[in-house]
Amino acid sequence: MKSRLDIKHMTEYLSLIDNNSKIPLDLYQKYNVKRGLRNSDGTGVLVGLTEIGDVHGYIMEEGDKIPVPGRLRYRGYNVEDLVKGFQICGRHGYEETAFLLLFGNIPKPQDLEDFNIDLGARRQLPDTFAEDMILKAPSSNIMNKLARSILALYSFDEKAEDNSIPNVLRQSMELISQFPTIVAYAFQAMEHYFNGKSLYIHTPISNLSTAENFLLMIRPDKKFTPLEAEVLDLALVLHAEHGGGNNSAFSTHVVSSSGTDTYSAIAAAVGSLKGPLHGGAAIRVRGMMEDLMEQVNDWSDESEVIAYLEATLRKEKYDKKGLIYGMGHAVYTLSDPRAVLLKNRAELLSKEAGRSKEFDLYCMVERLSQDIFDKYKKNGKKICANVDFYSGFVYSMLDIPTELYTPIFAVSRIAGWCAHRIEEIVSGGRIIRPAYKNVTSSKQYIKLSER
Ligand SMILES: CC(=O)SCCNC(=O)CCNC(=O)[C@H](O)C(C)(C)COP(=O)(O)OP(=O)(O)OC[C@H]1O[C@@H](n2cnc3c(N)ncnc32)[C@H](O)[C@@H]1OP(=O)(O)O
Ligand SMILES: O=C([O-])CC(=O)C(=O)O
Repeated sequence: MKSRLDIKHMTEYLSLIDNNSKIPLDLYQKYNVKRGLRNSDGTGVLVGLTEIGDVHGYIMEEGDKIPVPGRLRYRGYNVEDLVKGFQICGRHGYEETAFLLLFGNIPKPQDLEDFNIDLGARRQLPDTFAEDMILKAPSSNIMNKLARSILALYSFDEKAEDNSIPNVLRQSMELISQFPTIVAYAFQAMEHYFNGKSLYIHTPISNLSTAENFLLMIRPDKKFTPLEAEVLDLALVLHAEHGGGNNSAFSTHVVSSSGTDTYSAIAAAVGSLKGPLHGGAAIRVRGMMEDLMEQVNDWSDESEVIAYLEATLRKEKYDKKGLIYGMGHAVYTLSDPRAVLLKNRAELLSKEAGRSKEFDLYCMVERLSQDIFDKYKKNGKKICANVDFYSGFVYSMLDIPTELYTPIFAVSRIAGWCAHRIEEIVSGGRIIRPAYKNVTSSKQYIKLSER
């Protein structure tokens, strides 16, 4: 039988969708609907309480939103202080951060040692998982493979449906430990089956950190330098959590609130993070910058860069969506503290790698985007570089391929998602169920033969 999805029928279907799925913008105003759960000044609608991440980008003064430099706290601790704390001692910080996010306190030395042992003991995937679940059905997209692997882990868990806190904590620890392994193996499968490279499946080592294990598993020769591991660890710390309102953490809250299992809730969060407006932006930034570097002849010529960015806003460049990726944020206005830290790192690494010219170009794009945005959007919104703007450039200097940028985000953010899932189970207690007003008129049913 002929498929109805041929050109003629597709055109008909599309015109039906066009007629029946477009809600006029003025109705949102009429019914005071907060699109995207945003108030008219761009601030988020308050929908929950959390003790985990605190994202601060503006202050409200007599009803006006005043932009301020960004600040991020994990469980009350300023993220910059955390970074300084472990970097001064020359130790990796991601595991300490995961402990803090899950349990609410910074770990004592013995707590951290025990926690590292617990994570280390769980890094390997269940027997035959890599062969049956990752290599047999590889994907050209690692986030897709990650989401499917999480759902597959359900089948290997005898207590998959048990939502008691001890069990959810056990599942959380396993997911935090195993995310790097799944992502690395999914990457190796992609390289082998889609890019014709040799297949490497390296076993994780229990006494190495998350960053070290990840680098070991993605490199054919398992080799990495202490500096590479330290930079990746920093990136993992900075991506670990961002409050309850970010799209993937909120997805975790929404899905968890229905009482479903851990694997379903975390797979939903991965699906959310993959989107180009969220963690998927890291990959788009690199794509956009590569496009810009190709099209702009003189990287130091501001007028050429301005022309490219203006054309981007007019939907004429790169993916033609009108967005300058890596710029703008729902909360931050003047700065994203994570982008500031990553930019510092990018500057140092680019000097060593002889890529200062490229770094200068990133800085120029950041600065000019802000000016162009003010000039063209005229909505009073301030945009700054977000965490995704410099992360890809930093990863490129660690020789980490673009396809891994967003999966690395997931390897880190799993800690925040698990903390939010636990918080939802302990403190939420109601299914999250907002309202949608129906704006169609009622219609009389007509028998098929009479239509
Ligand atoms: C980890 C993270 O998730 S960080 C964010 C990663 N995402 C990106 O970098 C993608 C590019 N940035 C964006 O799309 C946005 O800035 C977001 C999604 C991050 C935040 O958006 P919001 O705060 O909701 O801003 P909002 O969507 O209300 O935008 C207001 C206006 O600014 C525009 N805008 C916002 N950011 C950008 C941008 N980077 N480039 C072009 N236009 C932008 C919007 O298109 C919108 O224009 P319109 O009023 O003409 O429709
Ligand atoms: O907070 C947000 O909207 C996006 C996010 O997760 C982040 O910036 O890390």
